[in-house]
Amino acid sequence: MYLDRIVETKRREVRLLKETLNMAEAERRIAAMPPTLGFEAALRSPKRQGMALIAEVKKASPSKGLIRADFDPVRLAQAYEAAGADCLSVLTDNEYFQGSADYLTAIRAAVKLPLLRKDFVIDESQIYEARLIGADAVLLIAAILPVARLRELKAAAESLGLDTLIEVHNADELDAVLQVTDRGLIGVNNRNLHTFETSLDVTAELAPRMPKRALLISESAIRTKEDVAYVGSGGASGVLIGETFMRRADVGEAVAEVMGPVSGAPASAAAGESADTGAGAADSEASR
Ligand SMILES: O=P(O)(O)OC[C@@H](O)[C@@H](O)c1c[nH]c2ccccc12
Repeated sequence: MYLDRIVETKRREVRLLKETLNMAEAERRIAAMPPTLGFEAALRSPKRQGMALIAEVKKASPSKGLIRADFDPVRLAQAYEAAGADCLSVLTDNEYFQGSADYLTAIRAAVKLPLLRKDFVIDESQIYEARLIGADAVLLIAAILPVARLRELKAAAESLGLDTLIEVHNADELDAVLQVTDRGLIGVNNRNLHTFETSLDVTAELAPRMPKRALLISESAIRTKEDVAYVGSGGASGVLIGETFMRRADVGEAVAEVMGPVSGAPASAAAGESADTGAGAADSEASR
């Protein structure tokens, strides 16, 4: 089972991390850092009316192998920002997704969007690390966390100013999450992390059980604007999309096609010309 293997790897990584990360010192360093950006707040007032976008920076995955060969994380993040993504998700797992904590840190310096650390979090130390590398939010996956652990890790994240995106794939996992919270960001993963099978119907199946105060983010296997409309009609307020954008040479163009124009902006601006102004803003940010 893929997920079990990944968790095994994470246990090993956490053991190493705990040898190098002094929690008291981490707390001091975090206290001196600028505050986090509101990840949930950005998704609650999205740039496109009715549908928020978390765009993912993802080089590879265990199910698809290498997704993007010419992978420049900072350039991709800047293109997403210019195309009007509300937030970014950055894979930091190295062994299975060819991601890196350094990618997240480099992106943090180059864009103004809130960032999600996308990894398999099983221990507080990874949450401290997420804050230190520049994340604004962490993913917590219900499939790998017993309720008590989920509650502790969520509290740890919040104590550091991090928002959480809690991911579920079925009704049992959602019921477990509802023992912890009935608000915040709940991600419905359309991909089963045990089998890698995907179905957008998972979003619509779980949406009726979603509490009113939670924001439903539909994750994975979203490819077209029809898919976005489908999960939206099924109850999603936001989407998390990686592979579809990563497979396109011009990710900004792909965002415009799948998400449509940013509300209030002329269609042409969202389709490509905005890439100039947006990238320019990102450049000056990066060169500070
Ligand atoms: O590339 P996709 O199919 O658009 O999916 C993005 C995201 O949902 C996926 O990367 C993901 C969802 N949950 C995860 C948990 C760990 C790693 C990765 C993921």
